[in-house]
Amino acid sequence: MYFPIQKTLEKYLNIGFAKGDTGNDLNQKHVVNFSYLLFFASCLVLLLFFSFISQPILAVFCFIWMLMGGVAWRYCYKGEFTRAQITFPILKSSKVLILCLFFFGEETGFHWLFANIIVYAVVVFRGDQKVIKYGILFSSSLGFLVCEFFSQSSLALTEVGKSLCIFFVFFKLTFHFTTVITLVMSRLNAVNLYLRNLAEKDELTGLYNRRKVLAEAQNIFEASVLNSTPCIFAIIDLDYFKKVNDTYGHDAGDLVLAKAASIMKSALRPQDLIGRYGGEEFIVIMRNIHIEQSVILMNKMRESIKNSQISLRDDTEISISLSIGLASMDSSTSRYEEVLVKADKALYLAKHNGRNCVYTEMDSLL
Ligand SMILES: Nc1nc2c(ncn2[C@@H]2O[C@H](COP(=O)(O)OP(=O)(O)OP(=O)(O)O)[C@@H](O)[C@H]2O)c(=O)[nH]1
Repeated sequence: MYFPIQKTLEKYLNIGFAKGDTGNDLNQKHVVNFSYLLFFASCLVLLLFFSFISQPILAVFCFIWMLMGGVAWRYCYKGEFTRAQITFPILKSSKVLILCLFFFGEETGFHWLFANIIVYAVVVFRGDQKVIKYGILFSSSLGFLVCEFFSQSSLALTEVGKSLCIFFVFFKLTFHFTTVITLVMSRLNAVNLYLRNLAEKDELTGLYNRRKVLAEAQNIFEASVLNSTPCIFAIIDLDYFKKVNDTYGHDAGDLVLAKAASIMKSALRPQDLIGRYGGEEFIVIMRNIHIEQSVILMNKMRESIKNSQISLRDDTEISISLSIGLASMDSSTSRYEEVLVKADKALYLAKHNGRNCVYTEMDSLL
């Protein structure tokens, strides 16, 4: 039951923009769509209410507001967002003003619904729409005062009706405020996640980028020192990668890099971390593993790359290989950079000794 409702709500809130859209004005769009949705629902409730208590003129008014709301909401569909933004407060103000002045009266608190318009204006209008925003803030405040001082008494309502109206206003204000805050917060969270991905992920391979992997290296290194657990760093370099670029083009080189990254990642244990160090170089950080086991793991990764045929866009299949240098931290290591330097030396040996192989820091001491 919950999911269809959520799905439908999301569908209506996302009207007028594509999924995955990351523009700055998305929370404004959500709030505009939500406001129209709520406006539509409240007009419908009032339409039924006025029909029920035989107030045909007010029922017709509600019907007209519903229609106009529907037309204005369509502006979002058609990409005329500014029109939709501006029409909502006009419709809503006219509704609150007319119903308060001529039916509900100020003692039901109906005119407090101007607060919804004020919240809407603050959230929805951008910095370059200051004139419209302050115009709406001013006219809503004025509308509130007019209702407060010039409303007729709500003669048509019984005491119970007045109480119900006060409850309706309270519920609507609370629901509107909390939903707008939730929409803005969830949007901020989504933007935050998006920016964090941009800052931490390498676009081509989808792996962590150099900044993130080195930050993690620092954290993992410190935790290993603190807990006296083993930790191995590997530097991995694709062999003769320049040749791939020179023979098949830079785009093909990009494709090979992305596919190689995905094969490497799938060869690792869940607790291992891999990131792109730069160009065709990668770093792997392995926790709670000894050097002998890490050599086995890295050889498995090397073989899975060697045995994979990578298909290029023109269906040409090529195979590539990796050279890997490994180093572990020990009691004499005080900074993670020292482990990286040792892994780099081991990588140099692997390259020097024919490539497509794994070397450790111990080999470079021989
Ligand atoms: N397509 C593509 N190429 C890149 C990227 N980053 C670095 N390269 C290329 O990677 C190549 C690295 O070349 P070299 O450093 O000579 O290394 P290599 O050809 O792999 O030779 P060895 O490492 O000695 O086996 C250069 O041609 C770079 O232009 C990238 O993001 N995309």
